[in-house]
Amino acid sequence: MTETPAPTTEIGDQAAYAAAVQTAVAASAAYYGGGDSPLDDDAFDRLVRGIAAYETAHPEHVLPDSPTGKVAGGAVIGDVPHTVPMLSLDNVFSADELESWAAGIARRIGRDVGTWSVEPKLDGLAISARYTGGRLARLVTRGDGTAGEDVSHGMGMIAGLPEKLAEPVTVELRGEVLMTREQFEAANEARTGAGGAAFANPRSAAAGSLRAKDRAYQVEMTFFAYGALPMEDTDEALGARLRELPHSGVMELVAGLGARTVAVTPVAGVTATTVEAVLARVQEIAALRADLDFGIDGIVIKADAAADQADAGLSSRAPRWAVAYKLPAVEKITRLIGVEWNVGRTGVIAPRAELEEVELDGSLVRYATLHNAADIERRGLLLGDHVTVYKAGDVIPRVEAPVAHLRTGDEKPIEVPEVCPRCGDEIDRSQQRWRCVRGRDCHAVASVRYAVGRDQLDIEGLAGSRIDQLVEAGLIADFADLFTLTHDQVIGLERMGETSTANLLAAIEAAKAKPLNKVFCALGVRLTGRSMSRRIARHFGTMDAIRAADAEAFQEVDGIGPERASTVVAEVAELAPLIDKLVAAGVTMTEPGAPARPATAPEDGTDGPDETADLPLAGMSIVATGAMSGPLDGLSRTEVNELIERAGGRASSSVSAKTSLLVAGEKAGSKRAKAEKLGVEIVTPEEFAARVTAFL
Ligand SMILES: NC(=O)c1ccc[n+]([C@@H]2O[C@H](COP(=O)([O-])OP(=O)(O)OC[C@H]3O[C@@H](n4cnc5c(N)ncnc54)[C@H](O)[C@@H]3O)[C@@H](O)[C@H]2O)c1
Ligand SMILES: [Zn+2]
Repeated sequence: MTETPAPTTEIGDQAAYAAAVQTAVAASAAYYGGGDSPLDDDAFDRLVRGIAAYETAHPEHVLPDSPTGKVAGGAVIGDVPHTVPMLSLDNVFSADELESWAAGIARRIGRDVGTWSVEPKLDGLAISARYTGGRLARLVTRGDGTAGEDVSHGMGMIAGLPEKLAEPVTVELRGEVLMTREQFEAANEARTGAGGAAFANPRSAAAGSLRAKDRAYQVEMTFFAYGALPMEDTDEALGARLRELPHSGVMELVAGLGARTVAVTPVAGVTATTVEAVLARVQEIAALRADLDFGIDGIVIKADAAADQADAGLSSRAPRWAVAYKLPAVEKITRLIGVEWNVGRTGVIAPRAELEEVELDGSLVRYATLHNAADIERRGLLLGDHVTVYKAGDVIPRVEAPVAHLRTGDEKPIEVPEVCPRCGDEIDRSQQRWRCVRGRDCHAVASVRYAVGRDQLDIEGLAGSRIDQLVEAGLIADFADLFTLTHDQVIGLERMGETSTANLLAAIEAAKAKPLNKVFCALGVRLTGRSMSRRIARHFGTMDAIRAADAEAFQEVDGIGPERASTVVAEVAELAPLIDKLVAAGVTMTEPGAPARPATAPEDGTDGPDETADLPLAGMSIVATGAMSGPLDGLSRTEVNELIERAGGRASSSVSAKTSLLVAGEKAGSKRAKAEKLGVEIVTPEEFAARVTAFL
């Protein structure tokens, strides 16, 4: 869905060209053969575009091995000829490209295409399944399109490809073999259990498993049909139907025979009569992608009617009556540069991968989940490894596997923590998910320690070890419980005398008088620290007003943009039971000197000194619009807003007289016009990036 020209690998001379061809062929061999390609798909496509560009400029240098113009340059070519070639698909990347593609067919066949079929582009490998008299007789890979490998040994491992059809017909089904998420996890478990290396992704797991003959373990795969053709012995009537039915009709027939089609998934094939309706379905499928349990890498659009297909014909590489609308890559190869261990609210200790930044499905990814320590071990990950990373939609990005043959020898083992990284106590390793032995108390101890710190409630005499004691004795679970501690409870603790008890209780009592900003800060709301708590308290005046405020009201506080605002609102809501306890205990819920009223308009200039004052965007209200480019290329609106907030500004979504700056990318449209009218400063994404380089 981008309009920018596709990036290309530069190839300067004949030697570089020869090397590029060799790299592409080796990558393809791994890709189609089930090995780990050293290139992700974007990198491969860049390379092939570079090869093609070089060949256009130097036709005399073209090597016979070149992958350009072929169905699958580098794939293992088998010895089973295909009756009808198994082709590739041409690609489009935007609505405009789809429209001109559709117009191109209309020109070619001399009429508009009346009906389109729209279905997901399954991310597996193509297979031909030949049935004789209703029995599955032979499985053949695509190979180079004219001949493939016999992989009949895979029969029985593929769900959706029955050994016997509902009718005793002779027919060739074509479709995609893939692994669902669950099948992939199971295959990896079986494979690593047998001492093998983890598969990099479901696609290569399917390719590798289908080709492997003598494997010590069983794996399961899934088939989805996307076509059917008559064979030599197919009876006349069926042959005629297959030749005359529209694609959608063929798919119904195939489903009726008992083979699986995408009709049973949330992304069933549909027909559409206009390009607009096609595009609407493209958007729907794209939106469903992240929730599917199998991979798709685009949407295939086909002329539905048999006559339209016949008239459009084929090129040597792809049919002219079908095209793939490509979706952004959801899997990339990048480097694992660090592993952090975080402790959740319930004490679960989970590793998180720190990655060399990579763009995935339209956003920049720097962190990904690693699940647990056993998972790191099972996948054989090392620090410094190239790894495949997956992310689609709102799914949390995850590290799939190392690309082991890209190792340099400088990779290091991943260190696992000896003790709980938050409280220093022991780790319970009896299950795959490690936990701090303190469980929820680990969080309690950490949050109480924070709450009583100097910048919050500043309760003297409440050392960390004392908090441990109180939590362990079950006397407190959060810092509100401090305010209801009794003399007897405290003096009952080890190493507690009369005087220290009295001092501690007095210090706790005194903390009740701390102003709202300290109390709010003590709550430990994410994305708010000392100065932000001060601003919030001063702006709203009372805890009631804070609790009543919605995200929009929070955005009137200097330095709070939409992202931070919604986080704060959610956190305050989540902390309701704790706040209620504090209110009941008589803790101060007002800010002296602040107007005790719900927020209305921004109060310019009422803020005291704060930490954001010397950030580059301090005091500025900024709107970003249009497509980001340059260093900001690929950032989502949320990420741009976060960037603005990091740099001290306030991100806003609409242009008004209060707007200080408009960051206008391509297609800025109405916001740009409005900003011009109001005389608001307008900068390009590149100019803006230059002002905030330190925060990128
Ligand atoms: N990473 C690597 O090293 C590497 C190497 C080679 C190829 N590749 C990737 O493979 C792609 C090109 O490969 P290709 O030519 O095999 O195929 P393709 O992905 O361009 O499209 C053709 C294939 O789509 C499949 N398909 C899925 N759903 C379909 C449907 N509903 N109808 C019809 N066909 C459907 C069929 O198997 C068909 O063969 C590129 O995206 C490239 O990045 C990557
Ligand atoms: Zn702990």
